[in-house]
Amino acid sequence: MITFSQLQVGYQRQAVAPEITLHLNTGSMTALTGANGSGKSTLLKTLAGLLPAVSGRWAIDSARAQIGWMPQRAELESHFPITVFELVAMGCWSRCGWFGGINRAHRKEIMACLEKVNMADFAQAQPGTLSGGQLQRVLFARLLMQQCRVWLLDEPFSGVDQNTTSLLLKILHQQHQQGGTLLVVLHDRAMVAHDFPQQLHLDVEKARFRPTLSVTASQSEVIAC
Ligand SMILES: Nc1ncnc2c1ncn2[C@@H]1O[C@H](COP(=O)(O)OP(=O)(O)OP(=O)(O)O)[C@@H](O)[C@H]1O
Repeated sequence: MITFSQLQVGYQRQAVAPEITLHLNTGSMTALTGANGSGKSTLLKTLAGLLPAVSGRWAIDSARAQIGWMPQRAELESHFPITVFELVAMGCWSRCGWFGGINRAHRKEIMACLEKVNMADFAQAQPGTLSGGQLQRVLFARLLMQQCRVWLLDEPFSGVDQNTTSLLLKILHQQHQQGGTLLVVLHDRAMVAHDFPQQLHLDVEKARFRPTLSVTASQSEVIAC
């Protein structure tokens, strides 16, 4: 479960999003929506442990190593001199240490994750030579390798074509079916309504109201606010 208690997120003690008090159940799949600048990325970075809260509290009932965070594409550095295989191998550092601890079973697992996103043929390529959609598939392979229970994903489908979006969405649904907790920043309303059982909406215009968590798709009932 992810719990927010009067949480305000921001920078240098200045809040950039409305106060949040609610909880997301373990195994829930939530779209995090809101206008540009409403604080979605800041909220994910806070949950990922990269920023301190401005005020209030949050808690995730998973160990730090069980939380997988994928930043927006613009924040990624893809020009490190490593291969795609090594990038995906980074996903298992908490289980096997850095590269020295990777055994044959881990190598098989890394290749299986790359196959799952149709990127096995690119194992020896440099991430900097991949297209945006190919790099996104590789980052999903790394996420699978991490075996995290909580996924915090920041606009994972931005700039990604329909085929890759379908493939990556399938992986999200599988993770959800296996009991994972997902919080995913999205701007695509149709996808939110069709693929995400619930939506957490940050509304900067209504900062004095609490952000709402609502059921999407067939129901419109507000279940917590
Ligand atoms: N490092 C930073 N220092 C200070 N302010 C920042 C920093 N990064 C972002 N901000 C500000 O925080 C606010 C929220 O930014 P954030 O990136 O969380 O919004 P967002 O909802 O993810 O937007 P988008 O949909 O455009 O990605 C914005 O006003 C932004 O200018």
